Amino acid sequence: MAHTYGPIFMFKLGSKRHVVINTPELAKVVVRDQDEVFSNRDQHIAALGLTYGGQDIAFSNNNPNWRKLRKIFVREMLSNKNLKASSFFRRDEVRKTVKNVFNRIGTAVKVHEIAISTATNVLTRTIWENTSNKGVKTTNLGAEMDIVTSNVVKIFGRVNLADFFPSIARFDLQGVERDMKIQVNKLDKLFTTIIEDRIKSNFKRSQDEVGSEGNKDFLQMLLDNKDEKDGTSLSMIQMKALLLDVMVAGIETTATTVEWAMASIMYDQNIMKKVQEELVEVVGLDNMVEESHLSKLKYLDATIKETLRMYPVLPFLLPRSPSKSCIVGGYTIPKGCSIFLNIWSIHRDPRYWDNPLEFNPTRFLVDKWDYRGNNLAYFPFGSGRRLCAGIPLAEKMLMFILASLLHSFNWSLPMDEERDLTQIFGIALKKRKPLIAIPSQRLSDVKLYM
Ligand code: HEM
Repeated sequence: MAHTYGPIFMFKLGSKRHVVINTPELAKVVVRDQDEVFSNRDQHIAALGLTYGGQDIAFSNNNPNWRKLRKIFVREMLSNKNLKASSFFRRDEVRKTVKNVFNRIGTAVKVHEIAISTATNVLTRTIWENTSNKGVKTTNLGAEMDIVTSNVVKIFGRVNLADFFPSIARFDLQGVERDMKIQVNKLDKLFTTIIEDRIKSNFKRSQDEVGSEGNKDFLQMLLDNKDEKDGTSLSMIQMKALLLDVMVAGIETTATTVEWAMASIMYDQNIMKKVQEELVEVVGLDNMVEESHLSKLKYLDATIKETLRMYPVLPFLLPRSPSKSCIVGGYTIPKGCSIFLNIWSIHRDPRYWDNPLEFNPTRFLVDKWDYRGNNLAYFPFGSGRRLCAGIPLAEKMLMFILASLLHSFNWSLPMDEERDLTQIFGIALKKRKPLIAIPSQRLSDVKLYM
């Protein structure tokens, strides 16, 4: 479409206009030159249903509430100090995954499933580790969360005619609003129980005792902000909306990227060899991967960056909407329309990428690329005011999970399995055929897996 229709095109579905931006030059006009104007979200019905009417970070418009939540999340919850403090949960959960895969050696496993459960467990523990520590009933919480979040992502992917014909929205003909409500009610119940349990147990002990080694989990940080008297206090709804963002924005994105990376590496033995050689050099065959190794794994980092170039999990980012009419590329963009930044196409623009269809991690071995959207030929996490709020955690999870799977095991395809990199486009870019792979033991000391 980008080749046929040029750098920018508009189409109308029902009464709603949609604008697609296909070049780094025009993306710059949106996320740099006019970032403020374009920093509202296109709030479709499913998103509003999920986020208590847009009271979260991801689907809120640019308003004081959004700025407050984003600030708490980025500066406090994901501060370097807190990321360091929560490293134990990531280590523990990644180790459990390795043990689990070890028990399935020689059998076919679905890589996306392994990645989903690891990401879910890491995030749930980062959010409310201390709840489960103190004996509050959290049995099967991770599993329940897993089911609900995957249902939410499915509902998100459904085309809802009511988004294009607002006059029929109240009839909810396709049941999107109804189905989302069912999932949200389940999530709401889970979050309410967890928050109320924590409030009760906080009464019973002094604040010094909260958290392992004095560290606070996300929930405790939110509760501390809840009672601030300086205008930054949070309502119960805002807290739940933020916790929900972490789960919905963090799990599927991470798992899908792990699956694309594993497929790209497994399908090219040369790349697999380089990744594993680097792991031997940095980690050693008599060790398991630790987070302290990750910054030294330059080739793996380049491979993940190349994965996100070719298979950006949100190929159009999260759609934005201009707060007033404005001009982009000489065209008038009406207030309130839906803006899609087509990074799938930008990441394959031959003016910026040599052999853009070739999977080649070495192009990222030079330093000029990062995940913060500074170079608009590459911005898989977005750019500007609405840049992904979870980058530091996402980066750690991706590196840790992939390094551990590739260091601890050799991977092969089942006999009848063909290489398949076909993509399904939706709000998320999914692999058409789930990657199925057979792990075998790579480290000679079995004790390392226990
Ligand atoms: C591979 C992993 C991930 C990718 C590729 C990714 C990508 C993105 C993208 C493209 C956006 C929209 C940016 C824009 O509209 O300009 C976004 C938004 C967001 N992401 Fe991520 N994300 C990932 C993981 C995470 C994780 C782990 C978390 C939380 C722990 C997270 C939290 C968020 C939030 C809260 C937003 C909304 C930001 C806002 O609207 O202000 N993401 N992400």
